[in-house]
Amino acid sequence: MGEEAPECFLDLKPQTNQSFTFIGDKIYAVGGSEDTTNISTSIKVFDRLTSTWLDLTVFGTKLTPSKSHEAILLNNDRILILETESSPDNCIWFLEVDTPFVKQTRKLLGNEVVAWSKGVIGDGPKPIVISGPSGVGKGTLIAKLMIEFPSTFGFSVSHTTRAPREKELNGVHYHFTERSKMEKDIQDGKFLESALVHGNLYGTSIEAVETVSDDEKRCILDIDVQGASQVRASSLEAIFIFIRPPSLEELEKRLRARGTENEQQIEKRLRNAKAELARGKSPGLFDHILVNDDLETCYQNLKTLLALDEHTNAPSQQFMENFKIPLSHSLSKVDSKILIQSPSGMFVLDLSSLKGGAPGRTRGLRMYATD
Ligand SMILES: Nc1ncnc2c1ncn2[C@@H]1O[C@H](COP(=O)(O)OP(=O)(O)OP(=O)(O)O)[C@@H](O)[C@H]1O
Ligand SMILES: Nc1nc2c(ncn2[C@@H]2O[C@H](COP(=O)(O)O)[C@@H](O)[C@H]2O)c(=O)[nH]1
Repeated sequence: MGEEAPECFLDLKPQTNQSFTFIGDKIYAVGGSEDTTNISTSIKVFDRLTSTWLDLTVFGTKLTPSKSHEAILLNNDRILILETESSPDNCIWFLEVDTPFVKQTRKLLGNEVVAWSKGVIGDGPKPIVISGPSGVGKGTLIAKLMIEFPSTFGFSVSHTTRAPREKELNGVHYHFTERSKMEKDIQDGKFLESALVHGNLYGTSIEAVETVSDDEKRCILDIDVQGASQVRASSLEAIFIFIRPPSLEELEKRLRARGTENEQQIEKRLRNAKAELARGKSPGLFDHILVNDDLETCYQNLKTLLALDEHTNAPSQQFMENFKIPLSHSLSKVDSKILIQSPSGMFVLDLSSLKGGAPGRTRGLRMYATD
């Protein structure tokens, strides 16, 4: 339901599969291509007050190209883009134009900002954030989960500016990176969180988390408390677990026995551990605190609480396999529901429980067939 181009657009060559959405003084132009088989993924914003195209920064996972699309304005802060003939996990997109994330980023950059977010049917399992001081056993516990449940859990591979340890592989344990490159990527909004930890920069890219979710696995993040509190403040709904050592003496023993840091680094990590243990008790930050004394007991406790928290709300596999918005269809919007009428029947896309959003995914969508 994109709108026709305004008069000031008449000097522009009309484009195939381009939608125009009017919000206040701005016009959002999505797509448009000379190639009739694919819309381009371009997005432009026209300011009607100054009659100019605005300088635009686009965040988020970019829309996939498709044959055609429909644009529907929601609450004046985001545009729903429905792609026809696309696979079910690729047909629902949101262009955020005035959501809290966009407002905040616009203020930070000082120019016009929009952000893409891919729509996900159902809630999906919540990612798990695991924090705790260096040497407490986070990596050991996560490795056990990944070995026992390889198709359930996926690890969010962080970026870091620290040097690789002997057996660490780039892209597996970390993305080892240059500081200037990482700082630029943080500035460009590619990171969900980042922090200076024990003298090096660490961060979780949006892509690291979404790669795991796109694989339909439950994402595990191993990050420090500063990162955990940034994720808590973000749109990512996660479960936050803090791992404590039985004592500082035992923590020191484990760090020394691991043998991956020199004396100076060990002392720095132990000094930081005291502050981290205090921050681990911050009200509202962590949902669960586990003490890693005996490894097996702690692992069993971790598994128990993960099973308790797990829930999904995805439609049946069969529904998802068969669902596609055909080229021939009609759309209407009733409250928070989008009704899609097609030769094969009527479908309802229920947007009443949206969660998350740019720069990650928009979850909580419900989709069902109706008579
Ligand atoms: N419950 C436990 N009892 C004894 N040793 C343990 C226990 N849990 C982990 N360890 C050992 O402690 C050392 C540190 O564990 P690990 O590397 O998993 O810590 P970490 O929290 O991931 O540290 P970092 O934050 O620095 O990455 C390892 O040598 C590991 O084998
Ligand atoms: N805020 C973040 N902290 C991270 C991330 N990845 C790892 N970490 C934390 O850093 C320390 C040290 O790790 P090490 O591998 O050098 O021993 C540890 O507490 C990790 O949890 C991240 O992406 N963001």
